[in-house]
Amino acid sequence: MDDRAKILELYKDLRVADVRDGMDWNMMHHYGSVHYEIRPLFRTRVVGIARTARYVPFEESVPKLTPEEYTQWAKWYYKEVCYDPWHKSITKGDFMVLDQSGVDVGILGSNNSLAGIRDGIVGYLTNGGVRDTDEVIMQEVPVWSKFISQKMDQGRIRFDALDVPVNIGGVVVNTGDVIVADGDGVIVVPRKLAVSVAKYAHQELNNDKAGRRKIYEQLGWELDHTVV
Ligand SMILES: O=C([O-])CC(=O)C(=O)O
Ligand SMILES: [Mg+2]
Repeated sequence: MDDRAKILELYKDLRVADVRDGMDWNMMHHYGSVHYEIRPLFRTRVVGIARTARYVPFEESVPKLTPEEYTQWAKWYYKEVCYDPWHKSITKGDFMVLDQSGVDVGILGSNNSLAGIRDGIVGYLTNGGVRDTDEVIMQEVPVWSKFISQKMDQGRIRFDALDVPVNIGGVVVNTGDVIVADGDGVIVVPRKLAVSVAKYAHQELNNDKAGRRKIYEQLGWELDHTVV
């Protein structure tokens, strides 16, 4: 198993809260928790390896065009200005991390997010917006975002750089970091600490399971996968 597969295996049962504890046990109290305003579109849990991309505001103005001309211009814009180059080099298990520099657009939609899932992406994290959210939820594409936005990219945002450090909710994320996301939000683990953080995260998860198992038994509840 390569390092990446080993790490994904190590983290597969860990909750965000366990990983937070594992970070604390490694004296990383100051780092890792993405700001709580970044929330899941629907509750699910995903573990992946970060792949980062940065987008910045479009500096120019949109030319005055007829609707027909705009159709052509929009195509050109998607191809040359706000393209998603990461689509061409996805590794299975990638957690796509998009810095959209505060621009109010839905950088993720029902189409581009599903194409990434088809090619091996396990989840998306953005400090910006997602749109077409009814279909994104229906298609069960895991997204953690700051907001929902109705707006298209054209004339508003452009691609800038791939695999650069990005600031997502106050945490610097680098390609290769471990990302765990669930209903509690998102946590980022620097790759070099991944094994040690997982060790103490498992310690805390096991403590949690043992404690709750005892209470389940006192309550006469049937045991479930969260306590065994
Ligand atoms: O076009 C985009 O970048 C976002 C979108 O609406 C989609 O993929 O459906
Ligand atoms: Mg769309």
